[in-house]
Amino acid sequence: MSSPAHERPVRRPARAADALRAPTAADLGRAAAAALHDELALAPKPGLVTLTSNGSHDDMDARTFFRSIAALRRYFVRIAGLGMAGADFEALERAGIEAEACMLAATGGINTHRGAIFLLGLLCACAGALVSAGQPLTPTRLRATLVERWGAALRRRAQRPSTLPGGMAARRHGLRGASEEAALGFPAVFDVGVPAMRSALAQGLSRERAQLDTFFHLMAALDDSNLAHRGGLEGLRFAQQAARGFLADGGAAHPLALARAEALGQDFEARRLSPGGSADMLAAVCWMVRIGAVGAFKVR
Ligand SMILES: CC(C)(COP(=O)(O)OP(=O)(O)OC[C@H]1O[C@@H](n2cnc3c(N)ncnc32)[C@H](O[C@H]2O[C@H](COP(=O)(O)OP(=O)(O)OP(=O)(O)O)[C@@H](O)[C@H]2O)[C@@H]1O)[C@@H](O)C(=O)NCCC(=O)NCCS
Ligand SMILES: Nc1ncnc2[nH]cnc12
Repeated sequence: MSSPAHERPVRRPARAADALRAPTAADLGRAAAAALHDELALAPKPGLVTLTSNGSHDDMDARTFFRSIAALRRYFVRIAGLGMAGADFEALERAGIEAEACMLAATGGINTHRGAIFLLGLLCACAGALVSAGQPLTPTRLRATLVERWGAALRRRAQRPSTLPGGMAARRHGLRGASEEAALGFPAVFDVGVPAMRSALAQGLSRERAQLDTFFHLMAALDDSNLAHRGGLEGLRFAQQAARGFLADGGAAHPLALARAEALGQDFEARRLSPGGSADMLAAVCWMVRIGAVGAFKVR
């Protein structure tokens, strides 16, 4: 297997023309798989799986995630193509359900990326629709496309009671689950994650520090149904408060940020907390950086 995308040097377009051409479905889909690697490789990440820690999980590790990402590569390319072709929500949903089956087959039944299949899949479809319309890829246009093209279907979908642990926990506690977030145009991604990434890059933070700061902003704001599922409302509020405290103390720019994030990881693991939804949102923001919709990581 070739080295994961995050270990490969940032590729510059071979020719100036490449930098100007519209992205293909393959470009968009490959960026989604690479963004999932970005998220996995970020460490420390309280409660979550990294290359060196299983976080609060005893049923999955980095290898599980590598297998899942490899199994999802073609799906992200396919769903970007469906967006280019003007597919309706039902076609996207069928592709997403097939992708979930591929993920589960690759992981031995472990749910690594169900939320990412949904979130990043929809965003790839939005990007495909924008490319097809000759529109530039910006966060505002991505969100507008999501709401205009598939918002009504997502709102109808959000009415259906969830059968997932997170979705049921969200409903139990009166929180928004993934479907409702989508119907609102993923406010955490666009109103919190994108501005946080832009601010971190403008401050000159490194790629990893900018990702870490963005992750904590997302965890502070998101009603992450994974946290509610594993720790109830108390666990969700604990995690959100911990994220706010980390940011109030200087966030990822602080010299001791990594040690602080590591210490928080101990607390999260003691409570078996895992902010999987926030991780997916981080991957979505990393994807927007990779497709040039949001700033650019400093080349190391
Ligand atoms: C549309 C679905 C995602 C179902 O929607 P629903 O609202 O029922 O789902 P939720 O349970 O609320 O969320 C599903 C996953 O989405 C991530 N997530 C969590 N909170 C949010 C949020 N507020 N906004 C957006 N996304 C959110 C999260 O996914 C990540 O965590 C999972 C891994 O963590 P883990 O703790 O291991 O999870 P579990 O195994 O469930 O718990 P344990 O047993 O281990 O304790 C992993 O999925 C990450 O991605 C939520 O888990 C979707 O299921 C669906 O219906 N898909 C069909 C296809 C489709 O419609 N596609 C549309 C076009 S692409
Ligand atoms: N790195 C990670 N660890 C645990 N759950 C996740 N869901 C998405 N990314 C994850």
